[in-house]
Amino acid sequence: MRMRGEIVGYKREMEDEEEEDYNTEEMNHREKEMVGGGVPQSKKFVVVVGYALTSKKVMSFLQPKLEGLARSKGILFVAIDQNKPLSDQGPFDIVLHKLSGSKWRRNLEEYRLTHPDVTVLDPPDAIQQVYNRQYMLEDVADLNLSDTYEVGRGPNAGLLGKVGVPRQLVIEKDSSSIPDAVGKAGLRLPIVAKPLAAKSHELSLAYDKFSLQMLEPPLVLQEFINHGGILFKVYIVGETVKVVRRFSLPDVSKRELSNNPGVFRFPRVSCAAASADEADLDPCVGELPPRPLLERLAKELRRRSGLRLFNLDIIRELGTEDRYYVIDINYFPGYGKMPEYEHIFTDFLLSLVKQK
Ligand SMILES: O=P(O)(O)O[C@@H]1[C@@H](OP(=O)(O)O)[C@H](OP(=O)(O)O)[C@H](O)[C@H](OP(=O)(O)O)[C@H]1OP(=O)(O)O
Ligand SMILES: Nc1ncnc2c1ncn2[C@@H]1O[C@H](COP(=O)(O)OP(=O)(O)O)[C@@H](O)[C@H]1O
Ligand SMILES: [Mg+2]
Ligand SMILES: [Mg+2]
Repeated sequence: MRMRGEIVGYKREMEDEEEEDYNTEEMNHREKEMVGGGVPQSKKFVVVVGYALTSKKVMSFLQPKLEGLARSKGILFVAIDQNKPLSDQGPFDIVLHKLSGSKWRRNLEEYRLTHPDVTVLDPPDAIQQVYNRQYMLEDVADLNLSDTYEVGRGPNAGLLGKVGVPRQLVIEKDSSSIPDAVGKAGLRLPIVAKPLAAKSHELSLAYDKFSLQMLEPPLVLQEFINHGGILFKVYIVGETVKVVRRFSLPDVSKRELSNNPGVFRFPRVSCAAASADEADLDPCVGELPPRPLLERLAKELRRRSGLRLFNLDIIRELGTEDRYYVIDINYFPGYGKMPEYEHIFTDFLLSLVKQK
């Protein structure tokens, strides 16, 4: 948190808007709470959030409504120039980032080491784990959410359900080894093949193990789970959890499986998937996973992964009430599609500064 007037480079802009943006009861209350460890002070504050995002992300995330609400809460978003040392920019309270490239990563690492007081969302090492599909789901697999049991009493009580990951196999190279490897691992068909790098989104669905030889490693081969063609997108922003429904790949029947050997390629399934929140769905397919289950899962994953900004793609196995699979984890996903993200995100940013 910085006092107004200390912000090198932003001072004039803030002074111009002083009365309009900051003269509210709520702000005065918060200033007193935040400045000097609870000692009432009269000076204004502003939280400076530096962002290093692609232009696509800026368009979808940094929408005028978010920026407007942020300003009214004393949060200022400032673009970072990734080609200049981060230490020469700011000062920032928080750095939000989703950029690739080794030069940028070095810039960010150096900055983190020299600016321990700045909250970098999220730690680069934690992000790397979910950028590789070999390790992405490891924390979920390690969780002991594999048994159905009751949680708590009163309004929180509820059946949790089982959460796991589909059985999977990593193929580093040599596609000719695939049929053997699939046989040895006992992976059941159909099989989804995904690029090891999570930023690549082409997906293939194979109905027989020999066709998989046509694909180019490195790959993750995963058992395809029938789930009624609906997936649950669970967005996490710090401690807040929001879930929406999306259309997903349709089920594959035994008949289809035996009559259609081959591999079907999908250039980008998930991105094209429409919201299914308004669709008239069979309740066994459309019913949202129990809230206590999602809260618990999000909390555990936050703790294990060190990430605060991510989403999970979760499916429920067709014909079961409580068997869930996490199939994908995305760092800093498209929050623009999350209901009420403006309020949730700005409150989250303020909570980070308060914690300090
Ligand atoms: O662009 P959007 O809004 O569809 O967001 C993408 C995410 O969609 P979602 O929010 O889950 O619907 C998307 O999620 P999926 O992998 O499609 O489930 C990714 O997180 C994608 O990032 P990247 O290309 O993997 O770096 C995200 O792309 P970036 O916005 O980060 O480029
Ligand atoms: N194991 C699986 N079982 C059933 N459907 C799957 C499975 N894995 C992926 N899918 C389907 O493929 C889509 C894309 O896979 P996903 O792992 O989410 O990759 P991406 O990172 O490209 O979104 C999912 O949204 C879902 O519709
Ligand atoms: Mg996905
Ligand atoms: Mg993904």
